[in-house]
Amino acid sequence: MIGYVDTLPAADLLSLDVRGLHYSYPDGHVALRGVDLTVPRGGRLALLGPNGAGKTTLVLHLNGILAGGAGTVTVGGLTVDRDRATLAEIRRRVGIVFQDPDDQLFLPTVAEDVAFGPANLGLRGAELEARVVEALDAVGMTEHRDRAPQHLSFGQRRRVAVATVLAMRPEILVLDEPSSNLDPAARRELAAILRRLPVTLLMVTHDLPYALELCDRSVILDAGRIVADGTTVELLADPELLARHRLELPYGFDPTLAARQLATHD
Ligand SMILES: Nc1ncnc2c1ncn2[C@@H]1O[C@H](COP(=O)(O)OP(=O)(O)OP(=O)(O)O)[C@@H](O)[C@H]1O
Repeated sequence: MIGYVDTLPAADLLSLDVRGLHYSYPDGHVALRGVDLTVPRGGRLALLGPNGAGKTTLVLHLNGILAGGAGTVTVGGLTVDRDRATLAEIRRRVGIVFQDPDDQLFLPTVAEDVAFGPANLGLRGAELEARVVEALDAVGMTEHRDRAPQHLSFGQRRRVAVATVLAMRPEILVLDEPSSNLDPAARRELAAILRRLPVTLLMVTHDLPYALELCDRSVILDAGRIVADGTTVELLADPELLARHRLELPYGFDPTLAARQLATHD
């Protein structure tokens, strides 16, 4: 298995630390109203919340795509700011998989798309090839390496999008709605892949059972504020909390029972 986390200094106990983050879009719309969030190294956190809560806005701050509001974002001890060298290192450490894989795939073959990021870091030859092999292996797409991304199924393209990010050996993997538009088998297979990855994981999702399956902790963001932070099972087992923030479990889904079943399968 890939030893991403082993390459980092042991002193960085907090992978991700967001303090007092406040952000208004240029049209004046206030999207984040003082967000505090920490994820320890190797932690797995689901970011839940209704449409328009500010989840994507928060994610876009984690590698400096959005900046300029108040507050701080620290990644593995590095503060996200506009300094170009720092930003390049932050973008290597924080890999974001966007909801639409087609936003991340643009080269003629899968292997070229996966090689693109590490090649930009200056890797060449055997070292670059090793990154491609390792990332495709991690997502089970090795046999498709010479295919055109646009000929793959949606679920396969999402896996390749994950591989393009893994090839950078990120410390933190951020996934924006990873289970959306996947059929049940692809959703389950992606969960199995994500569970094995030795990274700090932050997952934005409306799929509450997926949050329970992959993240021991969750926060709920609503109207730009964190309104709940706890174990995923305790948040999902609170129907009033869920209803207040427009979150819904699938009909008949019992989070406490599901958590028990997941624990026995680990
Ligand atoms: N470029 C923009 N300019 C102005 N307002 C924006 C912009 N992008 C997002 N917003 C607003 O910021 C708020 C937060 O949006 P954001 O996309 O972060 O929410 P979200 O929680 O990710 O929602 P969803 O679950 O629908 O993806 C929303 O009210 C949205 O209308």
